[in-house]
Amino acid sequence: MTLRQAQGERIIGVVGAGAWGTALAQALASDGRPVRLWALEDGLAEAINTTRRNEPYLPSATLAPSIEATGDLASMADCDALLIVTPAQHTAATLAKMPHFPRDLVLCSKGIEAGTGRMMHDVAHEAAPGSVIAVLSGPTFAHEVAAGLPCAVTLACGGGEAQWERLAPAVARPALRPYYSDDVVGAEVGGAVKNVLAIACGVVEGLSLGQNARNALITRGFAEMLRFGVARGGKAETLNGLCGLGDLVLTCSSTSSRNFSLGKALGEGMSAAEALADKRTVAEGAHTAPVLARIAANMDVQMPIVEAVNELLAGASAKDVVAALLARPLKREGLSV
Ligand SMILES: NC(=O)C1=CN([C@@H]2O[C@H](COP(=O)(O)OP(=O)(O)OC[C@H]3O[C@@H](n4cnc5c(N)ncnc54)[C@H](O)[C@@H]3O)[C@@H](O)[C@H]2O)C=CC1
Ligand SMILES: O=C(CO)COP(=O)(O)O
Repeated sequence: MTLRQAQGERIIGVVGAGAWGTALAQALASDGRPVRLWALEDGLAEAINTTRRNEPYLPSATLAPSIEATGDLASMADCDALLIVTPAQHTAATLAKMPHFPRDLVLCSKGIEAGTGRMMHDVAHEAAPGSVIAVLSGPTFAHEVAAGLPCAVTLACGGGEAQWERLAPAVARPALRPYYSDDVVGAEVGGAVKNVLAIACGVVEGLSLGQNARNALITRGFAEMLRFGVARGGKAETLNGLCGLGDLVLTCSSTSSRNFSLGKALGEGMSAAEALADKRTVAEGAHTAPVLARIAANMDVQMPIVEAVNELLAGASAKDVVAALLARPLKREGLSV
């Protein structure tokens, strides 16, 4: 415990200094409160502390003085709450290296673990069974949040209103507005599924299929998200909110999204292997699509757009995949089929 903690100040820790972890740290430190930020890469924490910049991941931002970066994961355990912002495929291994955990863990990554099919709250619960899990998710491009532009997120608290009372003051800032939910599953499904659908919308852009097609895809994609989310035990109400529909519309409409840009490259004719090669940054949808398609098939939940993205990533041509989607049998509009 630091002297400031002994005097009653809460220190929030952010695990993962990619674009989103760094932007969250910046937002939380915007009023001078202390934030500890863990960076994986050798020398990155030191560079952040000396230059106040995170060149590799968020070069646009000059970071607040109250952000203290560290390369020592063990030192994060003393924080009063932790935001976990490692890519979904690395979250389990990162948490396994932590000696202990604070009471509140807030999961901010958007994805499903490829090998196991675990959602991030399953991963966190296994690593930290004594902690209470929350999920922070919504339409939030990192560079905008880091620039102090306003945004709103779902803060889904597995610990219900008691956890919300602890976390809301720790997370809310004038430009960062959390909304309460108790639906951890719904919040996680929204973030994970929208990344896959953003790839599909990028393909539409890359093939120049027009705005009508993109909005048809967003709407039918949302039906898939709802169907899957509700089947997994999430609430439709949650998916209608910031972490579902809100994030879907954002990510499916902008080349600021890595997932949308990946899809656009595929639509323009690049192979998945080429489009994913040498990427420092993460397009979570590429990892989520195969495991999501598998889980949905096992649950008998229809997700034809997700399946199409999965086929595309496995090497099918964008034109063939679009033609197959358009040739599906005509049916009543709705969620059940
Ligand atoms: N960038 C954004 O605007 C937003 C991203 N997210 C989510 O946040 C999560 C993190 O994404 P970004 O911060 O954008 O990442 P990024 O793409 O900017 O950076 C990649 C991150 O992966 C980390 N990494 C690479 N190998 C690792 C390993 N073996 N173990 C642990 N960490 C490793 C790097 O240290 C770096 O922090 C993702 O799940 C993403 O979907 C959520 C909201 C907004
Ligand atoms: O999740 C995001 C915005 O809410 C960021 O999307 P990308 O990971 O596709 O860039």
